[in-house]
Amino acid sequence: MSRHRAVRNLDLDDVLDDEYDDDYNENALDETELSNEDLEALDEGLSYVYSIVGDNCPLTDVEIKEALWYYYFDKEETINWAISTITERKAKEEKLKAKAAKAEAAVASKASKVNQQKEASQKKTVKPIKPQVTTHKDDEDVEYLSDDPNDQLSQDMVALGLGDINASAKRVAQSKIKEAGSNISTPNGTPVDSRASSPLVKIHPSKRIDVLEEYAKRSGEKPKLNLVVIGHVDAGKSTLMGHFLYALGQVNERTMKKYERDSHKLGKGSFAFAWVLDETGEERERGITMDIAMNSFETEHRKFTLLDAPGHRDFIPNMISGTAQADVAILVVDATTGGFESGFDANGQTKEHALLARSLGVQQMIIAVNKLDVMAWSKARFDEIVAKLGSFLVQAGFRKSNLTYVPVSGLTGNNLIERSKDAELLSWYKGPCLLECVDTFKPAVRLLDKPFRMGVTDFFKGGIGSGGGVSVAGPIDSGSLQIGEQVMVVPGGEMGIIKAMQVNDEPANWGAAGDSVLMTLSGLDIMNLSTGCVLCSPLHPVPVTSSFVAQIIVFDIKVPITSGFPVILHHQSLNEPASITKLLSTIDKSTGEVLKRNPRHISKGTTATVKVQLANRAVPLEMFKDNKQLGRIMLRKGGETVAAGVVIEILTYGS
Ligand SMILES: Nc1nc2c(ncn2[C@@H]2O[C@H](COP(=O)(O)OP(=O)(O)OP(=O)(O)O)[C@@H](O)[C@H]2O)c(=O)[nH]1
Repeated sequence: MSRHRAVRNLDLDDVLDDEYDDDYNENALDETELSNEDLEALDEGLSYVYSIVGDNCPLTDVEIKEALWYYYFDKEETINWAISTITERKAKEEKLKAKAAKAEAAVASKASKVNQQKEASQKKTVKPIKPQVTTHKDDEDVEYLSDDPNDQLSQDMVALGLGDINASAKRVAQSKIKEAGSNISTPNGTPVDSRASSPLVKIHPSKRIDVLEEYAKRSGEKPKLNLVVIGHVDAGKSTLMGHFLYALGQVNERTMKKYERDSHKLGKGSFAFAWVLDETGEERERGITMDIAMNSFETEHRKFTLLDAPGHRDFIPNMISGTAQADVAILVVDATTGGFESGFDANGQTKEHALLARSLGVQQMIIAVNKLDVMAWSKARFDEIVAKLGSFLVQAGFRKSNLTYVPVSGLTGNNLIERSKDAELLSWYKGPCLLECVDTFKPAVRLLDKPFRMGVTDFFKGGIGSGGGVSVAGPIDSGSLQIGEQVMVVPGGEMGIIKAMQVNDEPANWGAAGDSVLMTLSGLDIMNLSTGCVLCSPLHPVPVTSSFVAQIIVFDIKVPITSGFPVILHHQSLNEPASITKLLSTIDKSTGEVLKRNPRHISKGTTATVKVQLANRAVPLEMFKDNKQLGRIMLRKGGETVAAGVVIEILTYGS
């Protein structure tokens, strides 16, 4: 059972969001598991809260108790939470009331107009208008305007504040969008690029897929998770996962024999399993992973896309781009004498990878304590690593209950897909093997209700199979899409129409948040694509900005940050030169209160709001409150991660 609750201010808990737990009642407060002392504290806290906020407060006992539990029975914290929650709810209610009143007024005025028209039509006879019919060669390229009330265009129009409209009015509305161009704003005030006004390619209702319905059908299937494998260089990540995939039957005997033979010839026999994932000649010759390697596997209850990240510090940008796509992680640590220590010290990547993963939204992690075969399966060594790493990971923002430690050997295969039969290990470890741990990761909550966004991780000329067009790969961060729909490339605003798709390597007609997609687009020039650009819904484009305010957590840096501090901004697969141009405030990370305005410098461990200015060009990113996936940033300098954070305000809009 863990303590959690919606948090008022944007603090560390927001930055390191609680997206899984919202859907997980198993983590909620369960009073049957509490001690008498805790129950007493809960009751006392409840009475205290009511004595302050009054008996008529709109919060339920359960909510207040959960807040008390979350704040470790801290009454003042709970009162603060209660007051801000009540205020928020009241504001929401007022907003809804105002909206309802507006809608009522609109209905009344519409009714009076209809009456006036009726009266007028009774006075004169109207000549029937012959409908205009346009024929098109390619049905899929037709700008189709349907009467279907569930039609996406209707929904998009509503979202644009143009109200719901019937089929004939849609043409008018479309031309309105065209005329209005960049004057139109999305509900959150983000200007819509005028190029978004190009007519949408619509799909005939008979061909349109109800993605939400299809997605709901998936709930009977195994949940899909993106799993990243991280850790210090040579910790054994590729060997561990290569052996794991082989043991699961993902690599056939002949291929494995070939890897063994060929790696021996190169004098790198111990890397045979790593070759399952390290596929390029350079990676195999050097014996290091350089780029993210992707694979997939299934367990009894889950389907995984595996992302094997490079451990070497030179390739951290690739590690960040892979981890930005991940829901869960395996952190591999080398248990050998000196091996763990070199990964765990200030220059090692064990700590840096763990911090980056947490800052990029990973909440659940398995820690594979690897190479224990070299340490004769020593319990003392395992315990020592768990103790040292455990306290660091909790400080880094991981919940203890979301961390699982498992002793393994990637080389011998011990405790990977079957519980160990090794007497030395069995004498003290009776827990699950790696496969069992992986199978119990909680499913991720997907941003299905948000507009479509997909960060481009790869692209090439030519279509899936043999057709023409341009193919684009990446993970869907939010929303959904289907064949026949139009997508916009940001920055640039170019449009493309989806002609073919693969989801997780299988042919598909639609994809949704959490899916890894490869799609072929027509009508798009490959010159307009780059790794790190974002595909989005043309009616809800991603903001493009060269300046924004971020709330950051400063990592373990030697020199404090001052204004003008140059950095490399990492956002999904993008990395761009930028600088921290203004230090706005330092913040108390537990209360969210401003500690100091306009500080002269910020040092390690500080939470602060800063203004970031891109050096060369505007980039697509979103505010964290609008899209958690696209609202996270990393700041690095001289090969070190300086800070991680979230975008809280976009200052300029570019294209
Ligand atoms: N004895 C022993 N050696 C291992 C084990 N796992 C990996 N190794 C060895 O450690 C070396 C590095 O393994 P890799 O799998 O390439 O390590 P990595 O973490 O993927 O390396 P990078 O991706 O380059 O960071 C290889 O020589 C492996 O054979 C293990 O469990 N026991």
